[in-house]
Amino acid sequence: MFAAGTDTTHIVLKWAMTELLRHPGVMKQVQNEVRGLAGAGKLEITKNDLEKMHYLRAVIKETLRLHPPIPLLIQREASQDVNDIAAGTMVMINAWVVGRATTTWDQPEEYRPERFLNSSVDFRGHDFQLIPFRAGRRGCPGISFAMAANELLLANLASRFDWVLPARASGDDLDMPWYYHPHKISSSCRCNSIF
Ligand code: HEM
Repeated sequence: MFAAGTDTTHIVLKWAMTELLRHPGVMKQVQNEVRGLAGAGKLEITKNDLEKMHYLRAVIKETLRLHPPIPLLIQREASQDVNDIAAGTMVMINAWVVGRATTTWDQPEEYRPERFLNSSVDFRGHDFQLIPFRAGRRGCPGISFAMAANELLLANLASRFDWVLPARASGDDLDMPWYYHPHKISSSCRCNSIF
């Protein structure tokens, strides 16, 4: 329970912070929303404030789409024949690839939280294009806790601090090609098999 709930949650926060540093326009919008809605000078943002913060929620959804903390979910064994899957087969679903499928996402490699603003796509239901928590009966039971923790932490950090990278580096200096352009990585990389 501790492993399922702690690593996953802080990984989302770290990715959200990384993406905000790479996208100053998104960072500005989060800060405007958080600072505007919580009220100037408010020291601590609470759960009640969060309900109004739609852009912040979209930022976390977009982060989960591109950076699911458990990219291959947990493997499951088919208990009966289903379509082409024979009973007894171990099934692994690659949520990382699902979140970047060009068949369901417009410009999937772009970090664009706005895509969730006028969209009903959510990870709680049966929108199978967004499954960082899996879906259905065996999905993650900690979704609400994870979302509350991430929203509260990110809102408080964005409200109280202006973040900058050290030594005047820009977001583009962050070295993360593997996460965006796996095809550019050497074919000797042992991780290529998952793509
Ligand atoms: C962003 C944060 C989190 C993500 C992305 C996440 C994702 C997942 C995923 C993908 C599974 C496996 C579902 C499957 O493949 O069957 C899972 C299972 C689980 N998660 Fe989470 N989780 C998160 C946070 C949490 C938190 C905060 C808790 C508890 C407070 C929690 C408790 C559990 C438990 C107990 C299971 C096992 C459920 C079962 O086997 O039936 N998770 N989670």
